[in-house]
Order: sequence, then C-alpha cells, then structure tokens
Amino acid sequence: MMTPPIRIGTRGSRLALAQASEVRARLMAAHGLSEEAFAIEVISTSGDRILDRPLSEVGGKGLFTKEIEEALFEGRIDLAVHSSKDMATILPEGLEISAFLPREDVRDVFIGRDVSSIADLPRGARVGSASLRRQALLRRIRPDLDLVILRGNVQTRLAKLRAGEVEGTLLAFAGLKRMAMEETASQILPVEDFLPAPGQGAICIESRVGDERVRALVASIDHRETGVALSCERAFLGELDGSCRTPIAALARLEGNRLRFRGMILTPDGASAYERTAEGAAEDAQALGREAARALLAEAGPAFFESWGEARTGWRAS
Ligand SMILES: NCc1[nH]cc(CCC(=O)O)c1CC(=O)O
Repeated sequence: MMTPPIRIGTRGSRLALAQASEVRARLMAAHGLSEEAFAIEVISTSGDRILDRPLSEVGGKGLFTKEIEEALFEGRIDLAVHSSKDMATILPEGLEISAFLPREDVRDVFIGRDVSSIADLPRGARVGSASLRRQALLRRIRPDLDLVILRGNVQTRLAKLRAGEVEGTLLAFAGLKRMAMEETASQILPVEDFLPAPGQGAICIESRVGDERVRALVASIDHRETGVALSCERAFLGELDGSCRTPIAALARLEGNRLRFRGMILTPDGASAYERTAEGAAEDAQALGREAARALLAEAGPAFFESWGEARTGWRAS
C-alpha cells in the first residue's frame, strides 16, 4: 500500500521554494526516501499579498506565517518551512519549532544599481528597504540617504532596483545564496556595522505538538548549534518586543560550548543606539538573551522607547 506523502507547507516565493526543497533534500538523504515521498504545498500569506505598506504597519512578523500555521494546525500540511527571521517569538498554541537547518551566512548585503558599495552612493541617493533595522543601521553611517520602503519578495525588489525606483537596496546574503544568486550582491556588509536580524539565515521547521511521526522524521536533520544560537536570539527579541515594528539586531554564535552574543536596539532614525555583548554556556542560551534585553531596556530608559511607538508612522512608499 502507498503511504501518503509528507506534506511540506511553504510560501511560493523563489526563496521559500528553495528553502522547502532544501528541507526535502535533507529529509530524503537522512531517511533514504525519494522525492515522491513528499508533496510541497504552496500557501499564499498576507505578507505576500499586501505589498503597498511597510510590514511594521500591517502587523509585523506573523504575516508571513499565519496562513501556513493555520494549514498546519488543521492538518492540511504535516510540517512548515520558514525563515526563522519571519517568525513571531510566541508560536500559536499547539505548534512548535521542531528543527533548524545549519545556518547560512548571517550577513546583509548591499546591492547597488550603478555603484558597488554604500560609500559610493551619491549624496541623497534613494535606497529602498522594508526593514526598520536596516534603515536605522544605514542612517547611522549615511544620514544623507533618502530611505524609502521597498516591499515584495527578493525578485520583486530586485526588479524595482533595475527599473530605477531606487539606487540601492539591502538584502540577506543567505537568501541570495540559497537561490544561487550570490553574484547579485555588490558588497557584503560586516556584522560589526550591520548586525543581522534575530534568526537571519536560519531555516526552521514547524510542526504540531504531539506529532511524534514528524518530530522523529525531522530530528535527524536538526542542527543543534543553530538551535542554541536561535533560542538566545529569540529570547532577546521576545523580551524586547517580538514584532517587526522595531529596529532590533542580534547575533549569537556558538564556539565550542561558549555562546557569544551581541544585541542592539536603535531608534528608527539611527541617531540613538544601545548595544550589549554577553557570553555564557550553551545551556544558558535563553537566559543570556533575556538578560541582555533587560539590561538594554534599563540602560536605554523609557524615552528611548517612545521613538519605537512612532516607528509605524512617517513612512513613504517607494
Ligand atoms: N521576509 C524577508 C526575508 N525573510 C528571510 C529572508 C532572507 C533569508 C534569511 O534570512 O534566512 C528575507 C529576505 C531578505 O531579508 O533579504
């Protein structure tokens, strides 16, 4: 008798499909299964459909995951593949992250239309990004730039760049690499200046709590080091906000059993920033992230966070 295929839920963008295929390939290799053992189910999310407003205005992170999580919860798919960066810090009841893939390059890249680096952009040049973090980090080093929202999936954004809507944009190197488009990057940005978003470059698998079949299936491809780093970054994010409405950056790396963490909060204009580094044992990953967040909250003070309340307004569509 034929066993029904394992249904993998994903968004339909080129990047999302590349990520789902990577998960499928790893599961095939780990369990000696053929491609026919899987079915990739494409699910359209609000984040894919609402393209004229910044994410921070329409409701932040859950937007790329909501419809997929509903399908998972209702049993229309068996597991979901996400970019960890797009996940809310609190998952819907009944769902859990059951595996992480080894993390890709965590860095941001700059893509210029006519120039090959941020420094080469002319004064006042128009640069597009939908990420408050990237905008704030960019403003710190180039306050003269004219920053506009650039929404849409990677292909859409690159098309807007080519069409001349903007002179440059910032993207995650991980996404370009997964799509075999790394030559698109003009400049790889160092994490010292461009601390990534929590979860950047990490693919995760979400499944139903109690679904032991799927849990056993994905356990074999889970990358522990990535999971430890992510639990630290997600604890940091969760303590601060957890939505997409605020410029928050964080990166944890496991070296041996030592976890090294750097976290940062910024005002949207980049004028004010607080950062913190911490180091600890892998077992204390969550506490490390949480404590770093609390320390930053105390240090920055209430006045700082008023700027976050205004972060949702004052945008201009590109
Ligand atoms: N919704 C945007 C998104 N979510 C994850 C990635 C990149 C891949 C990753 O960080 O794993 C991107 C595109 C980008 O920031 O360039």
